[in-house]
Amino acid sequence: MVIKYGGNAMKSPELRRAVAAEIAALRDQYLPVVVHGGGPFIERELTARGLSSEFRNGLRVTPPQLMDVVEMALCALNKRLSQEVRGAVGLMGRDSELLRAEVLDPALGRVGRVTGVNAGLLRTLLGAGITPVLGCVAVGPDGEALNINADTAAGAVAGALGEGIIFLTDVDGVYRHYPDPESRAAQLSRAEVEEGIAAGWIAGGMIPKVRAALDALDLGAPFATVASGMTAGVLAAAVRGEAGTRITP
Ligand SMILES: Nc1ncnc2c1ncn2[C@@H]1O[C@H](COP(=O)(O)OP(=O)(O)O)[C@@H](O)[C@H]1O
Ligand SMILES: CC(=O)N[C@@H](CCC(=O)OP(=O)(O)O)C(=O)O
Repeated sequence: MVIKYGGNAMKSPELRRAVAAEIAALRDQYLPVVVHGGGPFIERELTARGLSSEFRNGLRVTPPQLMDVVEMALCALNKRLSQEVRGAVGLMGRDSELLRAEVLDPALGRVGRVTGVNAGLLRTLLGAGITPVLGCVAVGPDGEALNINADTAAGAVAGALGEGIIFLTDVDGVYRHYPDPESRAAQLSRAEVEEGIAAGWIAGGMIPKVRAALDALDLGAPFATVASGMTAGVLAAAVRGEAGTRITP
């Protein structure tokens, strides 16, 4: 299964250690692949350099000089995460063309649209008992880096592997009345997701998550769930359908 680990749910080392232990515990039953983001870590690196960025439709506008900082921040985080998860190997999407992409829209700079996943290499690693931890920087046709939203990257990996996906974030799932956790939807159909986006109750960073979930389901992923990476035992519960919001076709 694919676990998308979002930057907002990895702010403290304690949280990361708890999630890392849960991922390692899954290895007895499942073959986990971790795809991670790291928005807050990118922000910190940009700020330290006196740089800033803007988002359009949830995507960071990434001119080439910002791309260098994004890649550096995500590479450093990738090493930290892969060392925290027992039996993991950290890789970026650029390694062995694990993630191939093309420029999505020149107006967004080095932001990519995924065109291919090296699923063979991921399966080889899984077959050898290794847990791949994958950072969301892809290789473009020119061999240079492209910045991929981590939800999109994770959805593409789940689709390519035909595996289920759990998006770990900083809320318990998709709320019908954000920010009221009591309003968490246990399940949402495609039609409900589209209605939520159109009506505005699914907004901001939740939009790429639900869209990536639907894309993964379209490509054959057996399930796609959004759940909290801040709650103990969440992965096992989400697999059983007892935590988070399951997106259904
Ligand atoms: N309907 C909703 N239910 C829950 N969260 C929502 C909803 N609409 C928007 N959000 C926002 O989406 C955020 C999660 O996305 P994001 O910040 O991109 O997280 P991550 O770093 O894990 O990818 C939540 O913290 C919340 O602010
Ligand atoms: C194109 C684009 O927006 N890329 C994201 C990649 C990181 C990410 O998605 O991190 P989270 O999962 O923590 O949000 C960015 O630059 O922030």
